[in-house]
Amino acid sequence: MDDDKFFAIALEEAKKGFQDGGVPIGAVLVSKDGQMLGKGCNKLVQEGSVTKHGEMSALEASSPGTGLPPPATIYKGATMYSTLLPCVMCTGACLLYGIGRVVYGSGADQNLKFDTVKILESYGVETACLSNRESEEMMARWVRENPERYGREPWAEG
Ligand SMILES: Nc1ccnc(=O)[nH]1
Repeated sequence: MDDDKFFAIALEEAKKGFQDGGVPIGAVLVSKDGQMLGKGCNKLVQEGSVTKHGEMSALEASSPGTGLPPPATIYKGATMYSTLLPCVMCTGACLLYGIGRVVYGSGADQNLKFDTVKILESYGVETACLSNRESEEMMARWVRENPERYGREPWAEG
């Protein structure tokens, strides 16, 4: 099924990020008719960024980068695949662009500050958790190995 195919690409992105010393979260944005609009990984460490989450990188990659942005219609009903449940910033971006579905590897059981599944669903966005062990373990390992860095993540509680 397409969900598995696109999630596998998000997982590859997460692995690339991990190899570069970054937060291992990858994402892929796919239009309603199955075209991949963009993919990317979390670049907070690599770019010293405070906004480049995996989902933002995938969304950013859908832009030609110069001149006019793509027509808003390409995003309508698109699916955002992410190895981790989107935070409230990326949830806001998904809502803003009219994304219709969010498929994520894990994270709904984590102690996140905002219940983004609830936010997404309250706006009619479908969500699906794939309960993917590999992305979950890679993230858990990164958190274990980078406690100080993780402690500065505003989306993680406590
Ligand atoms: N879902 C996510 C949470 C935190 N950072 C990310 O890049 N993605």
